[in-house]
Amino acid sequence: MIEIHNIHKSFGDAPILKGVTCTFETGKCNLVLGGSGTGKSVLLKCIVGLLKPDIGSITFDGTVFTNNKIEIRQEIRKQIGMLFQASALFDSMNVFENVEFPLRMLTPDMSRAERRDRVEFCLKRVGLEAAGNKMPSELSGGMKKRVGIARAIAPNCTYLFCDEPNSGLDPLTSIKIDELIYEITHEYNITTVIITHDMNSVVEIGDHIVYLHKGQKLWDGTKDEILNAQVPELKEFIFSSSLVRAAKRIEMEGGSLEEIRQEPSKDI
Ligand SMILES: Nc1ncnc2c1ncn2[C@@H]1O[C@H](COP(=O)(O)OP(=O)(O)OP(=O)(O)O)[C@@H](O)[C@H]1O
Repeated sequence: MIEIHNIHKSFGDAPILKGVTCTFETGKCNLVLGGSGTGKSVLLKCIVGLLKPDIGSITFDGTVFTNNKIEIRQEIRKQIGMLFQASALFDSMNVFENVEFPLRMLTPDMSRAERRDRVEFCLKRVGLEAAGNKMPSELSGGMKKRVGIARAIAPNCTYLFCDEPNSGLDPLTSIKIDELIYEITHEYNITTVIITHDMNSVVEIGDHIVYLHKGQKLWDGTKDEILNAQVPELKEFIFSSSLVRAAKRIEMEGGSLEEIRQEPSKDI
């Protein structure tokens, strides 16, 4: 579990995070939801140590991260896997080498054969066992995300942070990537934190959702609770999403999204 307590962060005289307190649960997909500019990425950077909060504390499974000794912070960092928004693969390395990279950095004692086994295992887990020799330029957006996920979990991460994993993907590929992150989280009991403003992800994989608005946490709960949340800003956010607008329109016309999903596709 990751515990965030009273985090404040300002840039100059602009306050961005204004006392955020929340927890991210073990073995669950924890979503940080909110509109543009609400401080989601700043919060994520504070948690992984890329930014230093002005006030507040962050604890990983009982060990304080903020302002702790460098060795303790480094130990926690080694347990963190990151999936970046644009995948951030190394263009000069093939898929195998990209996934192997964190193992070379973090586990220098691992033999070459052990590294190869681990990379092959991770590539298989994300469905890319045949892509090891490909270069990033030869991959689709969805495949790049899969490589990013394999690279993040290669060192057996305890915590996985995903910054807008669906950005730049079509809706079907987005669902597949969400499902993969969800399965991996539950399979390996990882504490996963996903930054998103995608309501599709909320309804598909939102085990625990933290809603941020203007640098403050206004609500948290599960995907089953969110539609009944009595927070005006969150309601406005939910009902402005294209998914919910489409469902409302279909309902007004006497149908349901689930019925449409079940219909066999028609030849055109
Ligand atoms: N290093 C920085 N220096 C100054 N201002 C910053 C810095 N990083 C972020 N900000 C500001 O903090 C605010 C919140 O940014 P953040 O990137 O966290 O938003 P977000 O909620 O992730 O939005 P989006 O969904 O659009 O990515 C923005 O106004 C941004 O300009």
